[in-house]
Amino acid sequence: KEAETQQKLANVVILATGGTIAGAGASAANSATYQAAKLGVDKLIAGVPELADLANVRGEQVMQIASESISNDDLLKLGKRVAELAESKDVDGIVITHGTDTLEETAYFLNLVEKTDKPIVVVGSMRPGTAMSADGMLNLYNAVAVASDKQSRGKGVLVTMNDEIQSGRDVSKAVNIKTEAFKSAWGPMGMVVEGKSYWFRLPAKRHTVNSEFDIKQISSLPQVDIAYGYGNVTDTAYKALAQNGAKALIHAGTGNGSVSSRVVPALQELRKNGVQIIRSSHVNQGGFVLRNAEQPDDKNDWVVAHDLNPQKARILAMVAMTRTQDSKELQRIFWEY
Ligand SMILES: NC(=O)CC[C@H](N)C(=O)O
Repeated sequence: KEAETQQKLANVVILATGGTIAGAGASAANSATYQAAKLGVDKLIAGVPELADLANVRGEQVMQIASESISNDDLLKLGKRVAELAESKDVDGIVITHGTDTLEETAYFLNLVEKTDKPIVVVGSMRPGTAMSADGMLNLYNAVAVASDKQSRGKGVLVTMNDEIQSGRDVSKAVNIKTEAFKSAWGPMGMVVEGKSYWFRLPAKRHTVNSEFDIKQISSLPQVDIAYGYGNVTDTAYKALAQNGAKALIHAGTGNGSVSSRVVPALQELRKNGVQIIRSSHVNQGGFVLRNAEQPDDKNDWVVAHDLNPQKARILAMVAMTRTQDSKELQRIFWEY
């Protein structure tokens, strides 16, 4: 009988990378002061015995770090492992446990480069498992529920936090400390409640199986850096980043991705020297940058990131620049993904 149920359940692999969901604090009152990336994947799985009702779950420890320390090489390593597993006949879905600080970057990266319609769900938590009202258990349970559900196929990389199913492209950490940390300017795709998914909308942008990018063809990512716009800003950071080898600079601009008159000449000069200039916005609830508004992008040969925040724009620029160095092509890609 047990063997029969096991056969009917989906096979889900949990790839663990660290973060607060694997964190531990000194006392139950420590919801914010703790060490991330302490618990191994087997302990994470053992901590939620109800996972066995949802799927045949097995774990792999891909790395054990706080997500602010994830490098491009780490992204590639994770992406390649996800692709291998997605190709395997006995894997139906993949869950990635991750720190929340750069979770939105990893989720978007995988959304661009994984050529599979199998569910890939990235999940984290805001409180360590040792804290009162820890959120990791339920977030993980929800992630496995979504990853084992056939309805989740072909919807791009997903994120399950706070009972919501979010698109890995759109979602971003919008508040810290609170468990409702992850938001999307365009709203969640669905809800997951008591192990069941409820879907409301689909992503309109190209992803996974419809993406022109493939992790198997990517062996390294170009250096792309971000510089921040603010009152009284100078061009120092932009020039320094370019001098240090950045192939593209993301301008984390004020408002509509506006650029200070003190910075414009340096960016025009850098573009002439081959550096791609990509205007994004650092406004919190969803920037929206349009071509030739605020700045003459056609004349400057700059690119706009549209609704992508600076850190997501960096991910797309890196992936795109593994294929093209043409600014018009880059702009097409920024509209389509
Ligand atoms: N809530 C978290 O996961 C943050 C912990 C840590 N800074 C990380 O991103 O891994």
